[in-house]
Amino acid sequence: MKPIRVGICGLGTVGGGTFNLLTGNAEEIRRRLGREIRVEMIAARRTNPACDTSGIRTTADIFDVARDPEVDLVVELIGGYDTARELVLTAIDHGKHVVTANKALIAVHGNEIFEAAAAKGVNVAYEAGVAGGIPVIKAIREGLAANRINTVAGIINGTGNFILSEMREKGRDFADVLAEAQALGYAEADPTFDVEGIDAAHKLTILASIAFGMPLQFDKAYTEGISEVTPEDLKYAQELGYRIKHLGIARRRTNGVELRVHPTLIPESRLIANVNGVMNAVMVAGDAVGPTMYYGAGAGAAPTASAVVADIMDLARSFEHPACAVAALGYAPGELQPLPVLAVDQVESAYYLRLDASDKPGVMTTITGVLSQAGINIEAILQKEVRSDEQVAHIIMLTHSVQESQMNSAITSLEGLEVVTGKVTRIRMDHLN
Ligand SMILES: NC(=O)C1=CN([C@@H]2O[C@H](COP(=O)(O)OP(=O)(O)OC[C@H]3O[C@@H](n4cnc5c(N)ncnc54)[C@H](O)[C@@H]3O)[C@@H](O)[C@H]2O)C=CC1
Ligand SMILES: N[C@@H](CC=O)C(=O)O
Ligand code: NA
Repeated sequence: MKPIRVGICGLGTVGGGTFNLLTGNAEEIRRRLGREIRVEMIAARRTNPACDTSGIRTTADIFDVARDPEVDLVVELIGGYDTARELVLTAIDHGKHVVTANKALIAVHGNEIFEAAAAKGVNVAYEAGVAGGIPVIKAIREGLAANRINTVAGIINGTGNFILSEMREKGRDFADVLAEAQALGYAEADPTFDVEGIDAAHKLTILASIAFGMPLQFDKAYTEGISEVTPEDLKYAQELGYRIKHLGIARRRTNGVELRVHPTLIPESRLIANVNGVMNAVMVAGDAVGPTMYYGAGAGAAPTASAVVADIMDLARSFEHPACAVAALGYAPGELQPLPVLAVDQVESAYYLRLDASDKPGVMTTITGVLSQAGINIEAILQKEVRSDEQVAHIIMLTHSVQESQMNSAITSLEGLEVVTGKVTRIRMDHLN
């Protein structure tokens, strides 16, 4: 059989990892696939010192790869929205299959890209885009295909999880850990995508679409980052038997779908609470299978390359039998349903609240009275003296589940109290049932 001829665009962390894996494990890959995968061409702005590309055609122009008649499959690893979109659409237009690790591209332009690919009879694969090396796209689209999926939730940003883990375990500074994540090649080109939850929202958008069979709706996802999570919150949560993780949660409800990314308190007994460092974990619950869990490295050159190369192999198999390829979002053409995404104030959850209050008699009664008047039950209270000279205490409360709109008005009332100083910190809780 003729080799599959691959063109790689972008030779950074993931591009370099992909090239090295394709060459380093070439024999293992050939034995599994029954044919060779050959790197036909590389487009890069600069050489990658970790890669020996001698003897391979190179160009500085990524569009050369998309148009080259000797390339069967284009691997897009440049990142970003606009140029990547143009590159992928050009490749499709030239009849090439595409593999990408670019979740931003898929979450925002995926509907258009998949339509163009279907019209041209080619496939676009993106396993590396969600939870790096964990084959979670394959698990949901294929392994769980018999299920009606109700929940997908997990840690889907390695950089953010690395930061929160290092802050909690070693007391390290946020900025210092982020700089290390960047040096290790985990972070996005713009790291605010990691710390503000945009990257996780891209991934959650994709997960929700393949889990529930709905078009990609990134603009409807609720996104909150980890930059406001303090060392105190990590410590108090732990004292109360919880961990704070940056979670993406997509849940089917009777009136629509929840699609939200935010810091979340999880009981420390849950598996996800114990996923640390750059590792990711995704829980998927289906009606037949029940809860399932997928764990592995969410970022980094080799783990991400593992998913890119598996996608190349999958698409290579479909060259012979195009009709057997799994649909891009896992549902047959015309079968996606436009499920409404619920506004975050319609979502119900329990809360962790932290506020600064005067350390005087009767203050606790005033504060709990406000919550009780708003119909919010308290599950646990912790009081920590922080500034004895000024008689200010941190009051930490865990509440029962309430609708977010109800909690918003209670927080406004709390912030209006004379005994409360500054803003109330609120972190949602989830038991991941
Ligand atoms: N780093 C990671 O752990 C993971 C990254 N990804 C995704 O993989 C993609 C690539 O990410 P990284 O490899 O980390 O980024 P990177 O910044 O290390 O590599 C991107 C490379 O593409 C090159 N490039 C960009 N635009 C170009 C153009 N117009 N022409 C030629 N070369 C161009 C850059 O010079 C750079 O070498 C992104 O979409 C990212 O979100 C996905 C999963 C994990
Ligand atoms: N920046 C991302 C890379 C993988 O998707 C992350 O940290 O998870
Ligand atoms: Na993956």
